[in-house]
Amino acid sequence: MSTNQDASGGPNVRQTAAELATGDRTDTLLQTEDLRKEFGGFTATDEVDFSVAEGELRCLIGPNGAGKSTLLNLVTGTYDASGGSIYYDGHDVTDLDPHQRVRKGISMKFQVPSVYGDLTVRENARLPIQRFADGDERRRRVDDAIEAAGLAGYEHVDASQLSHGQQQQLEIGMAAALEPDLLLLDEPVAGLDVAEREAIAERVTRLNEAEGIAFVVIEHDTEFVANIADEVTVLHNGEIFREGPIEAIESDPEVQRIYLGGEH
Ligand SMILES: Nc1ncnc2c1ncn2[C@@H]1O[C@H](COP(=O)(O)OP(=O)(O)OP(=O)(O)O)[C@@H](O)[C@H]1O
Repeated sequence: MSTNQDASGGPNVRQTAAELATGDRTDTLLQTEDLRKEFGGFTATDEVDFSVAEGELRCLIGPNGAGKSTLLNLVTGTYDASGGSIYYDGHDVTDLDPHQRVRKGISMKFQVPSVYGDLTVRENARLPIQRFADGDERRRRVDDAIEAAGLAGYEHVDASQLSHGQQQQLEIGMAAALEPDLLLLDEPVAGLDVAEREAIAERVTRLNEAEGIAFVVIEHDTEFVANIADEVTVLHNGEIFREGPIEAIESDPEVQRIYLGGEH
């Protein structure tokens, strides 16, 4: 069983599947129910009830192998669920293909940068929306993507000439160009220095506050988490271990034991 608790001590209000299935617009954007993924005989996520509100910025933390990437890959449809359901904006999306989920507003930036080094920043920024927009609309969205990436002035620079941090910024801009309601980021500041981390934090908070995009960010760096997150979910052994504000999570002795300065 999941030991899902609210570390703030307050009620953990969730909507039922029936409420979500009505299709009424609610302030819950994403909800998983009893979500499970097995690889062979190994259970990577189990009975996960994970929810994200509209416009929320939530971080996902936990030890290596806790199931964080698996959970995001289930939400995007990269992995098929072995059991349970995924509701997005009030609709059951469990059986939708990844591209159908993108059209519904779910976008993801993966851990490894996947920009094309021999294309310019502008050419890269155009790639994700090629099939979705043309003419003036495409130009506007490419401009917005470059602005969202914080790379104005770098339009005609080959991506291979950018720093690793700038490449991550470009990818966030490219994911934002799809104009998602939910953007999933898998370790966006791994391997970056302090200044680069701050640049990414600025991009993420700006998109969250100015565009209202909800985020789920997998991150090990608790300073970065504290800098950007409203709420934190801790995964452990494929289950939700704790949820709550970062201050409550950081001071929780059980979280410290399994993760912060502990086994991790
Ligand atoms: N495609 C796969 N095939 C087999 N096992 C997998 C696969 N993907 C993940 N796993 C296993 O599922 C478990 C959870 O992996 P996952 O990558 O989701 O963890 P994580 O919390 O993201 O870890 P990390 O912080 O190290 O990235 C691990 O034991 C991993 O080996």
